[in-house]
Amino acid sequence: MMNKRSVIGTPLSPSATKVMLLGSGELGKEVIIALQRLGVETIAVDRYADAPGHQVAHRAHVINMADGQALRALIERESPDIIVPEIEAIATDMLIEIEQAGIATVIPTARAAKLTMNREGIRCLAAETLGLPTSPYAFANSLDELRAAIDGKIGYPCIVKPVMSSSGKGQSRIGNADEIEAAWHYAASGGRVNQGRVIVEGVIHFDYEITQLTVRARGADGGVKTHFCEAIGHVQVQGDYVESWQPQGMSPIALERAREMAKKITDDLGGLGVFGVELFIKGDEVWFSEVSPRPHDTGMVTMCSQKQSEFDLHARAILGLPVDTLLLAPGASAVIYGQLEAQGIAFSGVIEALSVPHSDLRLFGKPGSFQRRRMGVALANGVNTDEARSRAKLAASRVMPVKV
Ligand SMILES: Nc1ncnc2c1ncn2[C@@H]1O[C@H](COP(=O)(O)OP(=O)(O)OP(=O)(O)O)[C@@H](O)[C@H]1O
Ligand SMILES: NCC(=O)N[C@@H]1O[C@H](COP(=O)([O-])[O-])[C@@H](O)[C@H]1O
Ligand SMILES: [Mg+2]
Repeated sequence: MMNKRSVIGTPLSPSATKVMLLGSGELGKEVIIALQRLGVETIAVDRYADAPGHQVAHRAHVINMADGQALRALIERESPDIIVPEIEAIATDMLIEIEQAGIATVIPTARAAKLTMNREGIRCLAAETLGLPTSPYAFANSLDELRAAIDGKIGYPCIVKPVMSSSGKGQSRIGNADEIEAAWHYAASGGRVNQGRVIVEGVIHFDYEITQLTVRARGADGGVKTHFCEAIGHVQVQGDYVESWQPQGMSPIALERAREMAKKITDDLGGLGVFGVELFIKGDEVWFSEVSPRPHDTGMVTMCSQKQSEFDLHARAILGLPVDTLLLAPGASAVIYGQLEAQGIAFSGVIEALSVPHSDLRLFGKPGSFQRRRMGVALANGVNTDEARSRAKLAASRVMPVKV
């Protein structure tokens, strides 16, 4: 019998190479498309029907991915070769069992999925075990503990976040003691899984922030090698990215430190695939913020700026194939929000948006829209990132969500 991991089979046949995505939003959708192009059989899983990735995969399933038993039953039924966590809120203890039992390979590893699902796991690893510089931080289980942590250690301004959340959900920046109670309640309601536990971080007054996309992939000799993409700069509003661009200019020392930190944390997490290492930069100083063991939302810009997008890179790396992080041209992305609350909305202004020179569009096809739900992204190239950014923003501003 052939070693199944060294070949790619035919989808929907006994030889198929099967990959299951746990989470099938806009990022998973693009990973699935990249895998499909390589002849991989794809299985998309999410918490609701008709998620973006469901619409392009060979099969789609709706389950509560935080329910370990339901997750295991589906994995046993589908028997994927590779499992790709695409969101944080998954029963990661079950992924550890699946990995230990040799049922499937978890990307990058089940331990990485578990550590990064919870801000406490990854922050303690980065700051305490690996000694990476981070913002000052403390954890709290109650409003009183939160007050004590801020008064005794962190000070103002500070940022309160649920330990389990992403895209800024449940996150508030506070400037004085009167705002603590509202931040506590907002965190408790905004987490993807309500843990009743928060992290409070001192604010880093950075010049700019970046995502250092880092790829662990096999080289020709079979060994794992680390590859870096050009730095991605981005702007966040209420903890959610609204604009990103590549490359972000950095001082040589800051770039070297950023990559050293990215290497240290991704070496520890291990496995194969793309990681989005989030870093804050001030002059030559660099702080580690967090890391996604998967493609990053700010990395959507690579769909227009790189030869292989972060999704192509993830697909190749997890299959054990070689990768190329070459930048082709300066690029930018700008987010299109739902802006209205309705099911099955339409988008007007697409002709006008795509009339912007060197622009492109991704509409994710999410079945339901709400004010701050990310529904699409405009992409654009330019002679430099300033030009790319203004084109991407112009294209995004021309797309208007409408009720039909
Ligand atoms: N300690 C901090 N100092 C300064 N800015 C911060 C700090 N923590 C968070 N921010 C700002 O808020 C943004 C979102 O924070 P963070 O990445 O922790 O949230 P998240 O919910 O995990 O978002 P995502 O899932 O999109 O990465 C950061 O990119 C940064 O702009
Ligand atoms: N910062 C993480 C991130 O951007 N994740 C992306 O957003 C989707 C959830 O969107 P939704 O909340 O609109 O369903 C996730 O499935 C993933 O693709
Ligand atoms: Mg982040």
